[in-house]
Amino acid sequence: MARNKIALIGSGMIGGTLAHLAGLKELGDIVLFDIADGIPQGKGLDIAQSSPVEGFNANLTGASDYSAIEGADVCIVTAGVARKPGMSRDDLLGINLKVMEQVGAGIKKYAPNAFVICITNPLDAMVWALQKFSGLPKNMVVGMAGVLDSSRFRLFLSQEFNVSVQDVTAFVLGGHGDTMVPLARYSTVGGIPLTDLVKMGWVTKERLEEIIQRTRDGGAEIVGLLKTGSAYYAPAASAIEMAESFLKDKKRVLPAAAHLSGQYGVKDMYVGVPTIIGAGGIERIIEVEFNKAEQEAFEKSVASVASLCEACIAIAPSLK
Ligand SMILES: NC(=O)C1=CN([C@@H]2O[C@H](COP(=O)(O)OP(=O)(O)OC[C@H]3O[C@@H](n4cnc5c(N)ncnc54)[C@H](O)[C@@H]3O)[C@@H](O)[C@H]2O)C=CC1
Ligand SMILES: O=C([O-])CC(=O)C(=O)O
Repeated sequence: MARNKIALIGSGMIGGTLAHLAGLKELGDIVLFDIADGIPQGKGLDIAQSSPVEGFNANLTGASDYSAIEGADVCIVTAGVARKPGMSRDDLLGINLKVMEQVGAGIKKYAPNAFVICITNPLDAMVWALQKFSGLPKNMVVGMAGVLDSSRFRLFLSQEFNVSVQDVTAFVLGGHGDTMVPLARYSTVGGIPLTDLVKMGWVTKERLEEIIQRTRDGGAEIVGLLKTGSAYYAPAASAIEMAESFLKDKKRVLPAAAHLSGQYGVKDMYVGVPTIIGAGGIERIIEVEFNKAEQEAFEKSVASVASLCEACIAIAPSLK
């Protein structure tokens, strides 16, 4: 059987890390694409030269012509710009929206059957625009944020409780911005919800709130340290987990920015919700019950994504 083909649209910090991880995991042959000619070719060659040492088999090529992504099974989109200290993700909207228009046209022409994972920020608005620009089925276009935000929450919780990261589960829903919604009730240590751990005296409500706030600020914390750009190792690992679930039909239950057509009372928007990802793309959206406070936090987050979609429509009226 021929290998899968993975197209990485954008070959910057996340794109290069994605290529390395996809190679190490033997997910398929990899095409790196970028408008900065030479970068995708150079990174592809460099990673390919690590394959004899690491012992993986994959063809890695680089290109700055969209025809190279022809027939891709998975496209992971990181094309655009990243924020620097002092900026919010939303400040990237104008410039990255134009990039999504070009990327959408390229995917529509050359990889219409692909499972598309968008990473470019501001995430929920960009994946919404990318689906419209590409015209691909809504279940085949998804945004990566929830796996990353949940992974940050899991790490901080494992450090707090001095337990393995493997025994901590977490769900962070809503938009990938300051209003994201880390759900304590649906996050667990060894299957025990965090709300019960508070009752058991493992952690105070106040300390848990600090950890939740650190999770919300997780991206900004890295931007503040790096100063030249934003996080890339954990974002790449998160998107690879989603791609692998699709390619291997693993049916993982993963939070992702998925198209909502009435679920959670939201219509024609992408927002972070629990999903099942398998060979059919987003195979199911899981509708969990919210209590009053969770519902309010989710609605606030949805409203902030909605205002970003409105800003996109003001720039590109065809998105309406
Ligand atoms: N969804 C999430 O959870 C996360 C999202 N991000 C976002 O991911 C994006 C990429 O981040 P990095 O890889 O660190 O940035 P980067 O600047 O290292 O790479 C972006 C690449 O896109 C390329 N590019 C720009 N315009 C293009 C176009 N029209 N067509 C093709 N390629 C184009 C650039 O040449 C550059 O190589 C940013 O928007 C960042 O904010 C970053 C971390 C997490
Ligand atoms: O913070 C940023 O700009 C990049 C990002 O989305 C993250 O790391 O969560």
